Amino acid sequence: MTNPVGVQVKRLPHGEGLELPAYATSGAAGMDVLSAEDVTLEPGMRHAVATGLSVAIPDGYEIQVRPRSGLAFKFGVTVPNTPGTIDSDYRGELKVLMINHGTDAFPIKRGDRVAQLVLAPVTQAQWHEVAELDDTERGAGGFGSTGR
Ligand SMILES: O=c1ccn([C@H]2C[C@H](O)[C@@H](COP(=O)(O)OP(=O)(O)OP(=O)(O)O)O2)c(=O)[nH]1
Repeated sequence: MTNPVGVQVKRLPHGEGLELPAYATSGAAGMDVLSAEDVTLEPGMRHAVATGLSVAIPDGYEIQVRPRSGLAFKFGVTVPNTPGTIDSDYRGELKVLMINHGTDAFPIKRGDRVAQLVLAPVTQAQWHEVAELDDTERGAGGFGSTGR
């Protein structure tokens, strides 16, 4: 990928010795991020998995935390708040919220790839309050108004 955007990353003490999140292939959109802890997700259980990392994302960007499709497909283990939002001004530990929708306990070992991080541009909106909105073909139709 040409012109990658620089993102500051700091290893926390419990993140020492772990690889930084990395792109598995040259065209990958997401960097696989590793767990910094051992934890077992029992069926139905949620957990905020430690990564041992904190970041400073440049203004105008966010990091999205997305599931790995293999874990979701094979084990029902996914990210309940996908895409998780890491704000550019957040300096706490980056955590990966995970849930086990499967029927078996799912052990996570320190160093396992639990999710992927996607750096994405953000545009902030500025409200312009008006009394009336313009007419459109759709109007107020939604939630299946065009049929199946
Ligand atoms: O999967 C996630 C989601 C969020 N965060 C961190 C970074 C983010 O910048 C911060 C706040 O996230 P969010 O805005 O989603 O949380 P909230 O529920 O709205 O709480 P807050 O009041 O702290 O904003 O928590 C994570 O580490 N992992």
